[in-house]
Amino acid sequence: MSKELIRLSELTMAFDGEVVLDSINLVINDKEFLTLLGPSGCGKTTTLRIIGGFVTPASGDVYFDGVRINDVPPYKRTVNTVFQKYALFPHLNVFENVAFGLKINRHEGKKLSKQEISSRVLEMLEIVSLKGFEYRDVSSLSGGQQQRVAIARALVNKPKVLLLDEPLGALDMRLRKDMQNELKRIHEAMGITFIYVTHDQEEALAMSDTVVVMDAGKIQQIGTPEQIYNEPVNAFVADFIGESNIVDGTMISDGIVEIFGRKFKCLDTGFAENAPVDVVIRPEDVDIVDVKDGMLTGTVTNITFKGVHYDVIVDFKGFKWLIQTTDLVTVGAYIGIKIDPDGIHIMSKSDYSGKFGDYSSYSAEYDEISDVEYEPEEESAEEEMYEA
Ligand SMILES: Nc1ncnc2c1ncn2[C@@H]1O[C@H](COP(=O)(O)OP(=O)(O)OP(=O)(O)O)[C@@H](O)[C@H]1O
Repeated sequence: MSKELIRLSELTMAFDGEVVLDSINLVINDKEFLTLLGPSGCGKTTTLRIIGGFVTPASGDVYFDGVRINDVPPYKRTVNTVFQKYALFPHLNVFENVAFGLKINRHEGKKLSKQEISSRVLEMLEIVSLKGFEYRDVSSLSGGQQQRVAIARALVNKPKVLLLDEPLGALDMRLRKDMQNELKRIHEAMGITFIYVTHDQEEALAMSDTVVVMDAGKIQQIGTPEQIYNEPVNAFVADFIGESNIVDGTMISDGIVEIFGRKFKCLDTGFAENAPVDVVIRPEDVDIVDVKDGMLTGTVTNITFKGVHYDVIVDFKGFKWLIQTTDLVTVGAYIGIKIDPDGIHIMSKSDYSGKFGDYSSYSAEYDEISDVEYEPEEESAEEEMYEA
């Protein structure tokens, strides 16, 4: 069973009267790779800095191995940090930069022999795949190599936890991907806890055991990458993790939701009858079909080739559906769309208005015309409801 290492309890932080962390409760297990993920300004770095001891929370507690450490200074915590800017010493070579991590190590409180320093530095350089680079000038290294030196320096005194604040932010896309794999490997090789901060959802999903999605100083969801992607708890998480179509809905009964004036089968939800809900539909769960077979119909307004699929925008009475498909369609085509019940996710109504602005206005616009075009024509409730 996983063992608890760090516990954040009711953490709150404010700067200049502005609340930036609001009742953060989080348990981080020993050896876990946990990522704090969220948009800029949501409080990820502040949370990390509180764990590192660089920021004191306004209220709440930080526990390490069951001991409250609010008042323990950073250098006495068995935690090291890697930042986006590597801050290597340009006048020192790779070996000396990494060895510097040992010199500033005050946890162990003992002086190491030259031989011990050498063997620890070489061990770390091997772990970050920089064996043979000992005597290179750091300025002669690529961005990815420099970041690996910074990681080796942070790991050389064997902290229990490594804090990583957007460490790959300065690297280009290709290098980022390589370094993501490297970091996963280094995490496994070291067998310690990594707490990683990023606003890049792909990066978070690719590397982490646990993802903590934050927004506006609050934790929105904690889960495995699969849980966060497949079972987002609200419209914000669904939209932030991957792309989503988010529409206003009303529960008709368990397993049936009304959107745009039509009834759709959805997964059983347990929401009360008539409850207003957010209905979240992933673009890959929307199929393009013939107009006669469509649950809804609309006009293709935009197509973007994405390599493995096309992003197709379909305008439905002002609501822009995002559809990911390999079907060939053309701009201006009038098409039908179909959604499987298991692609229709029901979530508690939030005031989140989506990446693209206020989506609630789309259904309001639709309501005005719904009586004319979409009122079911004397169908029984059963017929009126679309089957997958
Ligand atoms: N020292 C500070 N003084 C004043 N405001 C601060 C300070 N540090 C952070 N903030 C504010 O707190 C909020 C949260 O900042 P934080 O750096 O934790 O967010 P973040 O999620 O890490 O964002 P980013 O990805 O942009 O770094 C922001 O509004 C930021 O401006």
